Amino acid sequence: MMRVSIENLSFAWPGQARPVLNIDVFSLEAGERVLLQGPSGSGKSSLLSAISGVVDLPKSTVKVVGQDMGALTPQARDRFRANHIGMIFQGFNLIPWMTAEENVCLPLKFSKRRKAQLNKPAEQVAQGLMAALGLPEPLWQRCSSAQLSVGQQQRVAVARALMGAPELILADEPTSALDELAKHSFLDVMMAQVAKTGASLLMVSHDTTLAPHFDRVVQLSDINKFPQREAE
Ligand SMILES: Nc1ncnc2c1ncn2[C@@H]1O[C@H](COP(=O)(O)OP(=O)(O)OP(=O)(O)O)[C@@H](O)[C@H]1O
Repeated sequence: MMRVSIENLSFAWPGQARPVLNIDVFSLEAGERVLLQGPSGSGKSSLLSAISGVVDLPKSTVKVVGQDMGALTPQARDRFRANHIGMIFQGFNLIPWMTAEENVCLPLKFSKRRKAQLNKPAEQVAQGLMAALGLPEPLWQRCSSAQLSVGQQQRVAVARALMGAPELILADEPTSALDELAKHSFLDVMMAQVAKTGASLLMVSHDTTLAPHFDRVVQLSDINKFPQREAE
């Protein structure tokens, strides 16, 4: 089954005269890792919002793990997202007063399904993920997340997205604050963990040097029709 399947997606943000997204078809297979590229403002983050169901798409078909997102009420969509999608946001969205470990365990509070996937106590799973992603042990419980460096916050955000093995990971520019060497080693450990859970990954980045880490690179302009005219 496709993890993401899009047909006839048309989406405009409120107040926009023309859709930012006009996509006939796009899909993501189970376990597939796709890098989504395109110029600033071309709609990459908007596409992640459309797939995750945080915006209404009345005339479009967006299926995630076979579920038509448009057929769900907004509340049911929130539950579905918590159960099946791990999100890594541009600014990470960690809860600043929680420890790294508490942040990583957070999805379990919103998803019984992800909690049920664990074969060990939640703290042990969280610690295993943080260790695998290279977050030093003294930082797991000691600090509030606001005291972590950007690179350390990135690792917490990835561990949180992977917790409880959701089928789909959506990541928005997670490597933008890392230097050349750090971003490749970070992606190596992130990909190893993604492969371990069998998740599919759709990651947005401007950085063309990241392509070798992925199964496929998609230029948004190749699948998205017309919106460039709006920006001209
Ligand atoms: N929450 C929002 N409300 C209204 N308009 C938005 C919102 N998010 C994005 N847009 C608009 O949609 C268009 C595409 O923005 P989007 O953030 O999807 O592009 P992007 O390709 O991810 O850009 P970047 O690479 O700079 O992050 C822009 O014109 C932007 O102003």
